[in-house]
Amino acid sequence: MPQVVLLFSGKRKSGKDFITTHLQKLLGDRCEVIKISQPIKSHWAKEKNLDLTELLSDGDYKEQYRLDMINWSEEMRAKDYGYFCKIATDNASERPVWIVSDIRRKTDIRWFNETYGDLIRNIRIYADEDTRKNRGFVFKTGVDDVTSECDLDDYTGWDLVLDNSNGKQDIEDQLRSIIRFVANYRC
Ligand SMILES: Nc1ncnc2c1ncn2[C@@H]1O[C@H](COP(=O)(O)OP(=O)(O)OP(=O)(O)O)[C@@H](O)[C@H]1O
Repeated sequence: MPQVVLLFSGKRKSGKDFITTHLQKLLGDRCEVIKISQPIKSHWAKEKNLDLTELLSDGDYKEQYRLDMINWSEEMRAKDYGYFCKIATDNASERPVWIVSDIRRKTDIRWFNETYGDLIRNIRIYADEDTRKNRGFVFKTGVDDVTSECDLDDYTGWDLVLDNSNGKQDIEDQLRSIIRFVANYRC
């Protein structure tokens, strides 16, 4: 059982990977990074006999299967909204701090709350649209206007919101405010 579970979410190119990678470097082997999308991709690869490494990278191969994968994962979620959260956490190592780097839906947050209760800290990474565009964001119909990208737009129950726009908080400040959540644990 972890001692604290940090849930990270944010729009595309807001800086989720950037911040969680820095945090992981800081915490070293005291933390485990969990991605809910990992079991989706590995299940899909196994069932369809596809190359998992190719599917996990950002290339054409992933694009080719994206829609099928979305449809299949939506079907699974309709039966059990925590299905992928459960597999991802079942596969995670016993470490004091868990960093879940790709929270996308209210039902993801609901499942983590129901399962880990007080251990949860819910962190939103924000970046303004100009910043996101500078970082490579290009609006894609079917990606940026669907539930997986927009479901948390109107969510307000954050424990911490980080402004990762250009010229706002620097990474050290951001890490300091996250570390406050783990500082109470002896890890
Ligand atoms: N504070 C920052 N300072 C400098 N560069 C940054 C900062 N935040 C993010 N970046 C850069 O912006 C790009 C996008 O960031 P990142 O990949 O972390 O976004 P993301 O939210 O994980 O995006 P996606 O949802 O598309 O995977 C990366 O090249 C990253 O290095």
